[in-house]
Amino acid sequence: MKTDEPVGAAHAVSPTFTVGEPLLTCTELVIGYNDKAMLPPINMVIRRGQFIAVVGRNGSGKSTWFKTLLGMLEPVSGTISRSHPTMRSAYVPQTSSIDSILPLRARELTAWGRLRGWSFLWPFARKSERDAVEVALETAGAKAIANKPYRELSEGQKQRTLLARLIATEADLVLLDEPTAAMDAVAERETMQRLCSLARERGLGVVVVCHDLEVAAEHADVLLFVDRETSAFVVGDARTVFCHPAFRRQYGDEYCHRAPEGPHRGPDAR
Ligand SMILES: Nc1ncnc2c1ncn2[C@@H]1O[C@H](COP(=O)(O)OP(=O)(O)OP(=O)(O)O)[C@@H](O)[C@H]1O
Repeated sequence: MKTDEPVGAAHAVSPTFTVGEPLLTCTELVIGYNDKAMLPPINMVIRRGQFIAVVGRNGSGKSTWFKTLLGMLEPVSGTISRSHPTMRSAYVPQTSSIDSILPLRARELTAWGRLRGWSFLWPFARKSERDAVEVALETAGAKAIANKPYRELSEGQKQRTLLARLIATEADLVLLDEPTAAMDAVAERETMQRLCSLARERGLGVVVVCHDLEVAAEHADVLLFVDRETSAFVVGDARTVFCHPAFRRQYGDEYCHRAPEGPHRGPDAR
């Protein structure tokens, strides 16, 4: 499988896109380490304009699936195909994966999202690049912290900076591993709302690991529940996932009883 680097170089998102167009297709994809399957074969398509929230207990395989999609880990078997060769993906890891001694300001780390080849030597040389970085900072709600050293930021502020860097990449498909884990409740909802907008208005495919089940159900179009114990990989609306026997076994019946009827289209759905 051809792989992209975790955070891709800048490229323009096509100004015209078709919501629902496939971006990435997993066919009989088996993930795991050392040739040992972690979950049953995965068959699913990630589409433009779709906001998918991935839920599941610790150690269930969520990050492993992400790493496999990104080409950082070879699949045990099966295939991952991109809709077109220029399709780019970008990744926000958990903040603990970023070196906290980096001597960079938040603005510079955001600019890294647009680096290509040797451009890291002069990341702010072109006005168009500077503008794109400012837009990314603004969109991520990170403008106020842009001049602060990354290592001095709170964990929630670091997550905003990483979100800005992700937006700066202008990728087609973005994968975020617990991007709101260190945020307060207001910042978490704002961030999920921003990710909704990226999916709807820019036609990105957005996949987010989220441990807050209510926030996930409130914002995502599709939920994906992963569970190693019962070998479950369940994709569907909140009701389908929350009422699945494997989910109920892990989280109890309460979420099923409160799950909204029918497919969910996020907080601003009409
Ligand atoms: N490099 C590795 N080699 C072998 N096993 C690994 C490796 N990295 C992780 N694992 C195991 O794979 C399993 C799934 O880990 P993964 O990080 O995908 O879970 P997760 O669902 O993302 O968990 P969390 O919610 O805690 O982030 C865990 O049991 C973990 O110990």
